[in-house]
Amino acid sequence: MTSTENPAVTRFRQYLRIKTVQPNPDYEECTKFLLEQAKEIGLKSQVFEYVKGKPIVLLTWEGRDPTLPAILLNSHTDVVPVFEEKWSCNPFEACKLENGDIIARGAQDMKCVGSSYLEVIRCLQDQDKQPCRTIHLSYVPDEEIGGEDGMGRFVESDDFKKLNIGFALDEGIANPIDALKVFYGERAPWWINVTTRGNTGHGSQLIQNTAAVKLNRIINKFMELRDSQERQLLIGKNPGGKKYNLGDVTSVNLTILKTGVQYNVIPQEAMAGFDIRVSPNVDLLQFKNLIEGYVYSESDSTIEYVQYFDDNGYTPLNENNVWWIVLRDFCKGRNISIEPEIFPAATDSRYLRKLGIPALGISYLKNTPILLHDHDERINENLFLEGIEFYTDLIFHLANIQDA
Ligand SMILES: CSCC[C@H](NC(C)=O)C(=O)O
Ligand SMILES: [Zn+2]
Ligand SMILES: [Zn+2]
Repeated sequence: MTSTENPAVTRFRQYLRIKTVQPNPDYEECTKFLLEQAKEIGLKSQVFEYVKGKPIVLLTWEGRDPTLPAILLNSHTDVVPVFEEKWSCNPFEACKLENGDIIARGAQDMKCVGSSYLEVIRCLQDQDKQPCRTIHLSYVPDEEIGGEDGMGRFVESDDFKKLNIGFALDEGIANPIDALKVFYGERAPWWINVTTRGNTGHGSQLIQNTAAVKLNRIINKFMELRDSQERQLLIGKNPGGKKYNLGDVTSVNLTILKTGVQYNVIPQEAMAGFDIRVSPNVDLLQFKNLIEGYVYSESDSTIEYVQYFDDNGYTPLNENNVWWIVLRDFCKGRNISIEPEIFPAATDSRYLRKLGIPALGISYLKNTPILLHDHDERINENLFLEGIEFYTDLIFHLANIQDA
C-alpha cells in the first residue's frame, strides 16, 4: 500500500523539478512557481529585475508591528550543473527512494531551505500565529556564479532599503553528525590572475627573466603562504585554545595555469589563476599589499582581480546579539547541538553583513552527508519535515523579539 505524501514534500519536489541550473537557469518557470505559492498562501509578492532575465522574487507577510525592523529569509534559486551520467536517477526528477531520500540537484543547496520558508508561513498561518515583525522571503538568482546580479544588486536598491531588515537567515551546509552548523561569517572570495612577461627566444637557451621563471618565483611565494595556512589548520590553535576550522584560515589555491605556444619557443607571457579565500581574522588591506608585493617584485608583472569582495566582517556571536542569543537558547531548549563556524566558501550573506545586517546561515541538514555540488545530492523527507517544524518555531521566536 502506498502512503500519501505530505503536501509539503510534494511542493518541495515540484520546486526541485524546475531546472534553475547554471549556466541557463529557468528563472521564468521558477518565478511562476513562487508567485503561485505566494498566491495560495496569501503573501504579497514583488518581482525586481535589476538585470534582465534575473528576477528577485520577494514575498512578504506583514507583522503585527510593521514599524519594527523586519526578518529576511533568504535563499538562492539557482543550482550548480550536474554530471548526469554519475547520478543514480535524473537530477531534475526529484525521485524518492523507499527510505524517503529525495535525490535532486538543489535538494541540499538550497531548495530545501527555500521550500521550508514557504512551509513555515503556511504553518504559522494555520496556527493563527502572526508574529510582530514583518517577514520577507527573498528568492535570489545567480548565487552560484557570484551573486553580483542577484543579491549584489538587490542590496544596493531602494526597494531593499525600504524593507528595513534587522536580521537575516540564509544557507548553511549539511553536517554528517547530530548537530547543526551555524555560519556567522564567511571568507572574502578573491579570484586573481597573475600575469608575467619576459624575454623570449629559442627553447634550447638559458635566457634570463623569462615569463615562466618570473611566474614560478611568484607562485612559490603564494605556495609558502598556502603552506603556512595549511600548518595552522592542521596543528594550530586559535587564541581561545581551540583548533582552527577551515573558515578560520586563509586558503590559497593555484587553479589555472596558462602559457606556451611551442616546445622550442620561450613564451613571452604566462598566467596563473588563484582562488583565495581571506579569513575574517585577516586585515584585507594588509593582505592585499602582501600579495601585490609578491607580484610586483617581478618586473612587467600584473595582477587582475576577477572576483573581489572588500569586506570580511562577521556577525559577532556575543551577548549583545539578541538574534544569536534567541537562536542559541532555542536550540538548547530543543536539545539540538550547534556548531558556530565561518563558512569556508561564499554565500549571499556577505552582501548583507557588509551593510551591517546580522546574518546567520543554517540549513537543517544534520546527520546528513555533505552533498552540495556533488552527484546524487539528497535529503531525507523526514528530515525535511523535521526542518519545517524547527524553522517554524525558530522563526516565530525571532520574529517576536521586541527589542533589537
Ligand atoms: C565567489 S562567488 C562563488 C560562490 C561559491 N559559493 C559556494 C557556496 O560554493 C563559491 O564560494 O565558490
Ligand atoms: Zn548555496
Ligand atoms: Zn552552491
